[in-house]
Amino acid sequence: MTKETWLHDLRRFLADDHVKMDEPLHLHTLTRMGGPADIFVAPTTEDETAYTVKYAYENNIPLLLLGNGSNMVVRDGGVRGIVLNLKSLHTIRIEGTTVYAQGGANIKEVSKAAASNRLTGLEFACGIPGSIGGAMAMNAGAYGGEIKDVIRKATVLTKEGNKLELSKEDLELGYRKSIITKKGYYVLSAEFELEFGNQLVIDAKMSDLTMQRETKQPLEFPSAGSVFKRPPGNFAGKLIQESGLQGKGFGGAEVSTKHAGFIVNKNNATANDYIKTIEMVKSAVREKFGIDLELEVKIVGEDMA
Ligand SMILES: NC(=O)C1=CN([C@@H]2O[C@H](COP(=O)(O)OP(=O)(O)OC[C@H]3O[C@@H](n4cnc5c(N)ncnc54)[C@H](OP(=O)(O)O)[C@@H]3O)[C@@H](O)[C@H]2O)C=CC1
Ligand SMILES: C=C(O[C@H]1[C@H](O)[C@@H](CO)O[C@H](OP(=O)(O)OP(=O)(O)OC[C@H]2O[C@@H](n3ccc(=O)[nH]c3=O)[C@H](O)[C@@H]2O)[C@@H]1NC(C)=O)C(=O)O
Repeated sequence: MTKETWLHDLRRFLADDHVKMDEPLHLHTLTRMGGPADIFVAPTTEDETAYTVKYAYENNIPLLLLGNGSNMVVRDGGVRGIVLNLKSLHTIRIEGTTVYAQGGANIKEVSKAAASNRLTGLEFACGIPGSIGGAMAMNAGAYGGEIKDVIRKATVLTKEGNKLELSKEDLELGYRKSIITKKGYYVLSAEFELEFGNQLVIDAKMSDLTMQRETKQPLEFPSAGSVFKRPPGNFAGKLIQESGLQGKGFGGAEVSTKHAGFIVNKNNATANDYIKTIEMVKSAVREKFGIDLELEVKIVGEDMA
C-alpha cells in the first residue's frame, strides 16, 4: 500500500481537510524541527480517531501519536506511516468539582479553566506545554504536583481501536510513566477530581509558578523542555552544568545557558544538530560522573536520506 492509498481510504470516512499527505512536522512540534509525515490525521471527533486507529492496526501501518509536540524530537527525514494529532479534540467541561477534558486539550488551558471556576489542584500544570493525553501518558508533573494527585479516570483507545475506561488505579501512574505508554493506549479524555478553594490563593499560586518557570526556564527559545529524566537522587541540569556544557552544541542547537537541562533551538537547528547535542551531553556526563542520563524526550522518525 502507498501513502496515496492511505490518503484516499481515510478520506472515505474522515473530512478531507482532516487528512493530509507530506505534512511538515516542524509546524507541529515545539522544537520547531522535524521532516514530513507521510500521512497526518487531525480528527475532530472520537469516531474519526477510532476509525484512524483501527485502519492503521488492520493494515499494519505504523501509527505515531502526536499531542502538542512538546516532548518530541522528530528527525529531519520525517515519519513513515500515519501521524495522529489530537489537537482538535479539545473540549473542556466543568461540573462542580469534576473537570472533564479531551485528550488533545492543552493542559495549560485546563488548568486555567479549573482556576477560573475556583477549583484547586491543577495549578501545578499552568505552565506545562503538553496536551492532556501527553500529560496522562507521562504522569506530567511540575513544582511538586503531578497528574496522579488529581486524576479520577480516563477513556482510552487500545491499539486495535477499542474504547476502554481506566480508573486511577488502572492507570499505574509513576515518575514519567503509566499504563498508557506501557500498553500503547491512546487517551481520548480524562476526568479530574479537584476541590473548591480560595480564588485569591489559587491565582497567587498560578502567578508564582508562572514567574518561577519564566525566570528559570529558557521559554524564549523553541525546545522540548527537560531533555533527560531526573537520575535517582540527582538533577540532570545540575550534572550538565557541572560538566561545563552550557552554551555548547552543534549547528543551531545549544545547551541552554539559563537551564542546563534544556537544549534549545537557538538558530534554525536541524533535528540532527539537536540529537548530536544530546549525545554530546550524555557522553560528557557519563565520563565525568559515571551516570547514564535517561531521555525524557521521545526521538522519532528517520534521518534525511
Ligand atoms: N513539566 C514540564 O514543564 C513539561 C512537561 N512536558 C510533558 O511532556 C508531555 C508531552 O505532551 P505532548 O506535548 O502532548 O506530547 P507529544 O506530542 O510531545 O508526544 C509525546 C508522546 O506523548 C504520548 N501522547 C501524546 N498524546 C497522547 C494521547 N492522547 N494518548 C496517549 N499518549 C499520548 C505519546 O507517547 P506514546 O505513544 O509513546 O505513549 C507521544 O509520543 C506531557 O506530559 C507534558 O506535560 C513537556 C514539556 C515541559
Ligand atoms: C520542563 C519539564 O519539567 C520540569 C519541571 O518544569 C521542573 C519544575 O518543577 O522540574 C523538573 O525539572 P528539573 O529536574 O530540572 O528541576 P529544577 O527545579 O528546574 O532544577 C532542579 C535542580 O537542579 C539545579 N539546576 C538546574 C538547572 C541548571 O542549569 N543547573 C542546576 O544546578 C537547580 O538549582 C535545582 O536545584 C521537571 N523535569 C523533570 C525531568 O522532571 C519537562 O518535563 O519537560
